[in-house]
Amino acid sequence: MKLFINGSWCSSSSGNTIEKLSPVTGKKMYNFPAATKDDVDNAIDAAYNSWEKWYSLGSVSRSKIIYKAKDLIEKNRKQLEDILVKENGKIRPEAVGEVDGVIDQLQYYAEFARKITGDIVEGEKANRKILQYKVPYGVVVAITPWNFPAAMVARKIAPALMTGNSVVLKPSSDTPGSAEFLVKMFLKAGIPKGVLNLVTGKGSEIGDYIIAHKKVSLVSMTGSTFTGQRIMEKASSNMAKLILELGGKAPFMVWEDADLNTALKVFMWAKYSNSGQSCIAAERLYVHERVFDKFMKMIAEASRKLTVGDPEKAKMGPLINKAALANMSKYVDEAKAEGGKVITGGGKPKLSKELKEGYFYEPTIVTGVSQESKLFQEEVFGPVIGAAKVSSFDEMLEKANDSKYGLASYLFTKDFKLANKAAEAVRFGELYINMPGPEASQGYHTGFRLTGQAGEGSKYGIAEYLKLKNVYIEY
Ligand SMILES: NC(=O)C1=CN([C@@H]2O[C@H](COP(=O)(O)OP(=O)(O)OC[C@H]3O[C@@H](n4cnc5c(N)ncnc54)[C@H](OP(=O)(O)O)[C@@H]3O)[C@@H](O)[C@H]2O)C=CC1
Ligand SMILES: O=C(O)[C@H](O)CO
Repeated sequence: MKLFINGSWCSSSSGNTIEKLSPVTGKKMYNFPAATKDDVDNAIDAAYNSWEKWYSLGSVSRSKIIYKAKDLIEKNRKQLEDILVKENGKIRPEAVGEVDGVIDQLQYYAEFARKITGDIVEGEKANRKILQYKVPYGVVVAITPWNFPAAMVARKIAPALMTGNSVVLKPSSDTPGSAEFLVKMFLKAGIPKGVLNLVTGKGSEIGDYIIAHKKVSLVSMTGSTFTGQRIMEKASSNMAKLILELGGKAPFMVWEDADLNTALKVFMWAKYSNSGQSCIAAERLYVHERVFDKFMKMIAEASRKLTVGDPEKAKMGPLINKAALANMSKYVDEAKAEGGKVITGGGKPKLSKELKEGYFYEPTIVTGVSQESKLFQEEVFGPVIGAAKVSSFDEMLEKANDSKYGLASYLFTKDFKLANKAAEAVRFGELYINMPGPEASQGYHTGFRLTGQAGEGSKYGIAEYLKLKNVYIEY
């Protein structure tokens, strides 16, 4: 693997590399460059020196490159799917779904050609006007996570490039391969040199330097709240605009009149897709006391039947790394220590010898833990969930809103009035009523509280990459 800086592939200037381990086998896959501060300077300088020319091409020319990259990804999609299965451990159908998401987002953003508008506002006098232009920020740093390592790259670089910004992409050190593949497709599509750059390396080592770089004007990051807060701190030195999509703790609310088969189907997706490693994953389960026992039985049986193992065959793959796997045992052990009852799962599945070292964990449901417990308050980010009974709709909403995060939420009820009451009352960026996610490209993916700030997707998401400039004229 190489860095991509100013139109050329290169190694780190120190020659140092980082090892990538397979989440499926725990064995080494490859080494990739550990960029130095000099490499970061070169990448940011290349982006800084290229964005104005890129902007001057106009939105139609820019969109043609994004369309071309989309076509190339579509033609070579099997390669990207294979990368996702291997480096993320994603099961094949979900890898296919993620590549569909990459293609959909590139299509969606390229369609903004000739649709970026400003305003003309009247001045105090008839011969005065205010021209409000939408202009690019300049250098955008895109910092992406490992859970949807290709879709998150597309969701950041497409709007950034479409609006005339240039990009320095720093992918997760758990999944650099999918970022490299996408950069190769944009290169083949004819992206001018310097407009898109790829820098790999540990965020803990080069992250602060990238964020605080004086030529960086916007940072778009998806990842943990902890890292998002650090980025906020470091970005204050150059006042970079921030788009931060951070932690989630989605409540999954099942009312007494819910269609339990629909709720079951969506639960199995919301809890176990991507092995539960999704910002919109169900992280807390609130079920009306009248249907609690029945629904627990349904989801426990379905969870036990979920095959875990080889991403080419199983219904659920591994967690991303050893630390994530250890986290699952930590949350389950703490819940049991608080008197929680594990009604299914709670350990590593028995797997064949080549998978024994993989980061696999059983689908796990725990009852009998409190609303204040870590299981209900912290982002678990894996196939583990706590379930609690509720006796009133107000209690269910109150518990749902009792979270430091506020990204996605789910509600199952046939009562139109209650559904609208929840739509008004929930303090989450998204509420899915009687349906699964994920968020759509034309939806605005945003959250309350520690979930972050600004957002991605929809016409509001593309506007986040544009600065409004006001020109006063008198004639
Ligand atoms: N909202 C979401 O979709 C996601 C939420 N998460 C949450 O984050 C937790 C930890 O996951 P993890 O991957 O470690 O998330 P991180 O927030 O640590 O990593 C996300 C990205 O930020 C980079 N990064 C790390 N430190 C810095 C820094 N100081 N400055 C700039 N960039 C930095 C990482 O690089 P590097 O990989 O080199 O460290 C990676 O590219 C998960 O368990 C989950 O709770 C994680 C992923 C997605
Ligand atoms: O970041 C994520 O996990 C995605 O937005 C979920 O769809």
